[in-house]
Amino acid sequence: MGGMFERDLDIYRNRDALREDYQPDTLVGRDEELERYKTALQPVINGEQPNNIFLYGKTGVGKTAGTRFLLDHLIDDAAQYDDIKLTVKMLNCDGLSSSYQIATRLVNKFRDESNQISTTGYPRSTVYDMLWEELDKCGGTILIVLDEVDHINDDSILYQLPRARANGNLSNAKIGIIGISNDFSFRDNLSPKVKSSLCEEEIQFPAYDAQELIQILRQRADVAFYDGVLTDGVIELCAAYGAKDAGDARQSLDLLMKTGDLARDRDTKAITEDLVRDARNELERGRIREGISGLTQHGHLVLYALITLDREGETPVRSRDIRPRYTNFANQIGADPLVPRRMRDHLGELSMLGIISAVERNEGRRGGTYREYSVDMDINMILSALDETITEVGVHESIAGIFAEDTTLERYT
Ligand SMILES: Nc1ncnc2c1ncn2[C@@H]1O[C@H](COP(=O)(O)OP(=O)(O)OP(=O)(O)O)[C@@H](O)[C@H]1O
Repeated sequence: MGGMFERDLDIYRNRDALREDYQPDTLVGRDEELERYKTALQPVINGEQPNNIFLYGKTGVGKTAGTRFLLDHLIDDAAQYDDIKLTVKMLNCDGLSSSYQIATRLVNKFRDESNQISTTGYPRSTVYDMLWEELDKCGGTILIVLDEVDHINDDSILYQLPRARANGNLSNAKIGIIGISNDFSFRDNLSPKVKSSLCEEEIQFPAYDAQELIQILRQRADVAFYDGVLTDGVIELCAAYGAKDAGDARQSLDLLMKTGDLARDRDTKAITEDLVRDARNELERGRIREGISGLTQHGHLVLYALITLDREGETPVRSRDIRPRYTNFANQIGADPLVPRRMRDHLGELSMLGIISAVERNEGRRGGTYREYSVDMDINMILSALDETITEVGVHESIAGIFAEDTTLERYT
């Protein structure tokens, strides 16, 4: 005792249970979707040609967890039948952008360590031939899970794999593809021939509502925290924030973990709702800072312009009315202002990051649509993330009050 580090025994029984990679024994709040998913997988147990399944839904709604859960059961249950040989290979396509890369990774998944192929240098058709060979050698029923399938830029492999048998490339193996994506436009942009085979069965995972998030958080909290650490309302509050933000289980679990960490840092023995609010603030701050720091200089200028208009009560505002202020700011630091279209791209990016919001409006009866922008986040948080830009451009009078005590900053003129 008395060392620099001491084990803490107050808050967490098993903090890892709040982490993303923890696999709970059962999945809660996803009954309907899992029932459909199970039905789509049923042909495997019947020894039939498997369906190709396409899962889609926003991030953190249990697509991967649900897939792991069902496939674990499927593998166990298939083992009961002598006439079924089931092989499941999961591949995350993040970082793999071409069919070629996917195909080489798949070949290697079927080969042992000593026999791996190089991931570059072969003609594509050679790699495909190797793949058919491996698949046929393996034989039986093979399910290939392509997580984050939208990262693949060309759809050759998505066309070839489901049709390998029909095209005479396979004689033994029965292949089923499970594609997982959180990009809604991916499905719509697939060519019709790929769509019809890859998306034989489509299952959408909707965002979680607060009740479902409560179930998910309770399940993990029971494992993660010592009894009596969480006061009433803490789980409910985390779930309410989660449902309001994106209905994303991962984000809600992160919030609960951040809350637990704060309790630990502050040496308190109980976790209260106040602590949840503090934790949320810190996470938001981090998220905004990260989002903003990833933007280009013009992104910063556009955001700064919008903030000052918001402070003047001018929001929601159209991009053409943001433009003069943005142009001024750009001139102020000697940067060439972007053309309106490019400036609008930045507004689009900012709203995708959730820092600002955009609302579509109709222009009279004959007119087209346009967008109005406003600020969605706590202004002080954004300003603190923009401090470099503000230093360069100068402090605009609309925010001078906020910076009154900070004498290190130049006034914008
Ligand atoms: N119904 C659930 N019950 C218990 N835990 C869940 C449930 N849904 C999601 N989780 C947990 O939330 C986290 C994120 O879920 P998952 O990875 O399945 O999301 P996803 O939909 O695949 O998201 P992404 O598209 O970002 O990969 C994981 O830690 C997972 O265990």
